[in-house]
Amino acid sequence: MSFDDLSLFDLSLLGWTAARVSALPVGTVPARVARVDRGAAEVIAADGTHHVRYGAQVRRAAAADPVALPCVGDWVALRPLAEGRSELAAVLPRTSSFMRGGVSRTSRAGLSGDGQGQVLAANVDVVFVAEPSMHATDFADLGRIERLVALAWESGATPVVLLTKSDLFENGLDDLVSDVRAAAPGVDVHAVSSLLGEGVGLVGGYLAGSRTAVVLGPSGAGKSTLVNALAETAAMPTQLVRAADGRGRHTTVHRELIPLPGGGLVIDTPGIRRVGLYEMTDGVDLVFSDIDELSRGCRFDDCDHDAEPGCAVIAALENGELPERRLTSWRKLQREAAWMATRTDVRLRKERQNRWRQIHKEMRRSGRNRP
Ligand SMILES: Nc1nc2c(ncn2[C@@H]2O[C@H](COP(=O)(O)OP(=O)(O)OP(=O)(O)O)[C@@H](O)[C@H]2O)c(=O)[nH]1
Ligand SMILES: [Zn+2]
Repeated sequence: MSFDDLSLFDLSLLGWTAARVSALPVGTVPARVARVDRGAAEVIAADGTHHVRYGAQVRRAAAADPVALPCVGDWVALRPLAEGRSELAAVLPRTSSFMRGGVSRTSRAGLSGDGQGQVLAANVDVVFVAEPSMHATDFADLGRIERLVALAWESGATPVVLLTKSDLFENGLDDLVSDVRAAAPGVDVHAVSSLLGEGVGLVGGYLAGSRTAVVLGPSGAGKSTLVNALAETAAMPTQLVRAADGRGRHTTVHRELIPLPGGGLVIDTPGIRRVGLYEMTDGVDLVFSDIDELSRGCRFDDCDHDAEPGCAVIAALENGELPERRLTSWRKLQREAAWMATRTDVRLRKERQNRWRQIHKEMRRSGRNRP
């Protein structure tokens, strides 16, 4: 199924609810954002898809605060213009939002006003936290699960933890699941194997009633494989035809709001995939090894590469060796990392992980859980 098959479709299939009607300005119709470009968005309205520019009011609001920029998942108001065109006249109030760096609108204390408040996805109902039960030679990372679950709650959506690739974990899966349950109290935890199709139907059940989901998790967690498995649970003839001429895939690549044949939608964007995965400064340093390298030449060990004398990073910036964009993203990630680090009680997490490591050691010794 793709949006193109759904001309004149029921907006409730996209998650529209009567509760949103009152937010709609007079003379506008509702639409949902499937993708954003610079200053324009691809939206789906009851009469099909439109490529629409932002109206003056939206542009003004976004200039004052980037949070006001339309993003994937937003419900927006379309106002008809001349010649059958429309403009994106307003962004309707969001029921949940994912901010870059995981900082939500309400609690971005130290970060407000610095232009970092970009929203990556809106109106998400369910957040699947995908953590591989086995990742290379490592087991599930409880700390990462905790962090992403916290982020999900923060956004206003409901988290569900999925221990992916459960087929790689033959014995002791129940122990793992109960340990994860303990790390994420009040959150549903399921083992899933997209490869064998185990648990996939259960995951799809969370999307009943045309709910919208995102899948968070590290690279290789099996996010794409899971979304593909969900998309195949009830493959429609049209999709098979499309797949044959390659257009089915095309649609998925271009639209970041993906309707599933069994009902419900998944928002999948590169930004959303990376949300919350940079926590530790270690991670930031790894991604920015060039800046890390340069900073060894700074006069001060704790140089912020801001206005300090003898800063090698600023020097590299001035002689063109380091692109300004690099330093800007580094600053942003530093702030995100600092913010994230305050979120979790590090000591508590270490203790949990040590306990878990101990369990694994014993499992390995007794020869269990060899993938
Ligand atoms: N054994 C097993 N392998 C799986 C399963 N799901 C995914 N994989 C494999 O794991 C690898 C990574 O899967 P992806 O779906 O690309 O992972 P991803 O989370 O989308 O990764 P990124 O695109 O890097 O974010 C692929 O080689 C998949 O075939 C599973 O249920 N069992
Ligand atoms: Zn410096």
